[in-house]
Amino acid sequence: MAYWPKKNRKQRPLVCNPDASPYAVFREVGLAIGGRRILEGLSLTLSEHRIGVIGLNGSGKSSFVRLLNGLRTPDTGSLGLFGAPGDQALPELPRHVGFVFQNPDHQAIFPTVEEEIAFGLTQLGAAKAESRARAREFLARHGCGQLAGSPVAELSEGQKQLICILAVLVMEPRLLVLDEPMTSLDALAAGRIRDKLLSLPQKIVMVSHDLGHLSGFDRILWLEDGRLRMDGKPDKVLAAYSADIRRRLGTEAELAAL
Ligand SMILES: Nc1ncnc2c1ncn2[C@@H]1O[C@H](COP(=O)(O)OP(=O)(O)OP(=O)(O)O)[C@@H](O)[C@H]1O
Repeated sequence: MAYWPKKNRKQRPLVCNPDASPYAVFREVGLAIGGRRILEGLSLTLSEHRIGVIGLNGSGKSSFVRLLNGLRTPDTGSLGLFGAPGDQALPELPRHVGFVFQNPDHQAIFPTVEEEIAFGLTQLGAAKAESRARAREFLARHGCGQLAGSPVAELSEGQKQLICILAVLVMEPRLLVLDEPMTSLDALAAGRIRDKLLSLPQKIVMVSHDLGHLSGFDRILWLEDGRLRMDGKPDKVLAAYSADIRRRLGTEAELAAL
């Protein structure tokens, strides 16, 4: 759940342009965690409607997408977000960037679905009763009206993830960042979430190990060892990535046979 600190609403002039295109500009961005280089030399601009991020475990995908909502900040290079320098944009990012985690249990914090959705609206300044009413209306609009009074803890994994996505969407962010949102879902639940995502007007950046979930995306970024290995249209990048995995498996099988 994004948190929009109330004190930031009035105290400083706003610097972000929510309609900026590109919405993110990376110039030689690097990130170190605990003295270890995690991302290095990333130069790219992001403007497409739907961008997928792929790469092997530990390649830096989660760290990369966390730069977009300020959960991580670069330690080298420069990052511009929504037309402003990243450090200045930071306080406004919760308003413009919705972040959905892999595990809904790490995101949902309220007892009921309605409260989970209403929280975002109160963060945006709506009164409590109005937030609850708007939350119910929003849930109904997204085909989840029957879940309003349900305890979040009692939902299926697919329902929980859908509610987490709706809890972010109710705040009307310009950009939705999702870090492997379908990992624990069965094919039907994952398909429903994917269809929902493809129907949204929001810009989307999504990390996925399941390449099938990225069909219909406009652009794919392939990260390897913290660097951009390939960047382009899904047909080219996904084919090259799959071929690379087959090549690695082939090499491993040959070595094992020696
Ligand atoms: N908080 C942290 N402290 C130390 N190292 C970290 C931390 N977060 C990430 N790393 C390291 O950064 C590297 C990249 O991690 P990251 O989670 O960004 O990769 P990923 O591509 O998302 O991996 P996966 O596909 O397994 O989720 C990994 O080697 C990881 O161990």
